[in-house]
Amino acid sequence: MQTEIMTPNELKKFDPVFGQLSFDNHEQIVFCNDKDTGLKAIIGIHNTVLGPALGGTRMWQYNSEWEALNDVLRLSRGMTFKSAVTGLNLGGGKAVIIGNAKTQKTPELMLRFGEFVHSLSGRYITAEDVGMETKDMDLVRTVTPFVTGISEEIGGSGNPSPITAYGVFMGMKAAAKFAYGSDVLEDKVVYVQGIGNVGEALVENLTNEGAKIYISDINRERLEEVRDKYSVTIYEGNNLYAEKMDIYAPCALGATVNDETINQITAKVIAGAANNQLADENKHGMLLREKGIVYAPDFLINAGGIINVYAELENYGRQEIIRKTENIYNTTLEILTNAEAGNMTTHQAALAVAQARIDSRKKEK
Ligand SMILES: NC(=O)c1ccc[n+]([C@@H]2O[C@H](COP(=O)([O-])OP(=O)(O)OC[C@H]3O[C@@H](n4cnc5c(N)ncnc54)[C@H](O)[C@@H]3O)[C@@H](O)[C@H]2O)c1
Repeated sequence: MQTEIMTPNELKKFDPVFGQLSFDNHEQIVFCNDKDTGLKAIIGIHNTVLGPALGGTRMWQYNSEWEALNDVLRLSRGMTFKSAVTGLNLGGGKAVIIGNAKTQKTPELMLRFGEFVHSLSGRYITAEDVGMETKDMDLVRTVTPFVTGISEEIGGSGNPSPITAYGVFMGMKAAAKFAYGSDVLEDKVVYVQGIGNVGEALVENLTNEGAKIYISDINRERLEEVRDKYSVTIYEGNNLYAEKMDIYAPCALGATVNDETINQITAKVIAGAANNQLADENKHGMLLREKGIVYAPDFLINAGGIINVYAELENYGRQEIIRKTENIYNTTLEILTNAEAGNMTTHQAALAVAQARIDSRKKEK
C-alpha cells in the first residue's frame, strides 16, 4: 500500500479524507478538537470485525494535519492485521494527538482526550505509543475504562517492551530455522539497530542464546550502558547494512529496508521490532524474496506488546501472555512456509492469514 504524504497541490485533486492514499476500508475517523486545552487529535478505527479497535495514542509534532491523518490511517490499519494474525479478538485502531509531547502534553489535555475516547463507548480502546507514558494512561483511566497499558498498581499489565522483545526473539528463531535449518542462534552474528526498551531486552535474550551481538544507536550513552551490561560489540561504522552478518534486527525506526539499503544487506534474515520496516511493502517485500532474504513480518513478530495489554481486557495472567507470545514462533514458521508455497512475499502471506480470519468472522456474523 502507498503511504506517501501528498503535497497540498496534489491533495486538491482528491477528497481530503476518503481520498487519502492511506485510506483503506476504515470504518470511522473521529476528529477531536478542544480549544480550551489545545487538543487536536484524530482517532482512526479501521476495523472492528474481530473485536474493539485497540491501538496506542501517538503524540507527535506533525508538519501538517495531512501528515497526522495519514499516520493514523496507516497505523490503525496496521493494528487490524497485527491483532488478526496474532489470533486476538481485537480490531484495529490508533489515535494521534498533534503537538509536542514534551511541551504541550498537560493533564487537562489528556483528560479531554480521554473523554473523546469514552464517547466512542468502547469501539476504540487506547494505550501507549510514542510520546505517551504509563502515567498518561493512568490519567485517561480516571475518565474512561476504555484504556490499557495502565500501571500494575491499578490493575495494568506494566511495561510491554520485554514481552515485545521476547516475541521478536521467537520470530527471529523461526526465521533462522527457515533460512538456516536450525533455530539455534548460538554464534550467529546479529546486528541490533536501536537499543531502546525493546532493543535492550532483545539483546538480553540473544545473550542467553550465545549469539554474537553488535549494537548500534544514535545515543552514545545507551550504547555504553548496554555494552557494560552484556557481552556485545558497539558498531562504530556508518553503514551497518553492508556489514557481514547473519541477522539484521531493526529496532529503531521504520522504512530502513528501502531503495538505498536493500542491495547492500548481506543478512539472510531480517527480524526486528520496528514498525513498517519495508519502505514499500510490495516492492521491497518482493526484492527481499528475490534476493533470498527471509523477512519475518514486523507486525507479526512485534505483537508481544499487544498480547500483553490484551491480558488487561481478558484477565489472563503472565503464563498465558508468555504462551501466546511463544506462539509467534509457530505462526512465523507457518507464514514463511505459506509464502514460499504460494509464491508470495512473507508480508503478503501474513496479511492473507489475518484477512482470512477477519473474513471468516464476518461470515459467522
Ligand atoms: N515498546 C513496544 O512494546 C513496541 C511494540 C511494538 C513495536 N515497537 C516498535 O519497536 C521500535 C523500538 O521501540 P522501543 O520501545 O524500544 O523504542 P525506544 O524509543 O525505547 O528505542 C528506540 C531506540 O532507537 C534509537 N534510534 C533512533 N534512531 C536511530 C537510528 N537512526 N539508528 C539507530 N538507533 C536509533 C533511539 O536512540 C532509541 O535508543 C519502535 O519502532 C517501536 O514502534 C515497540
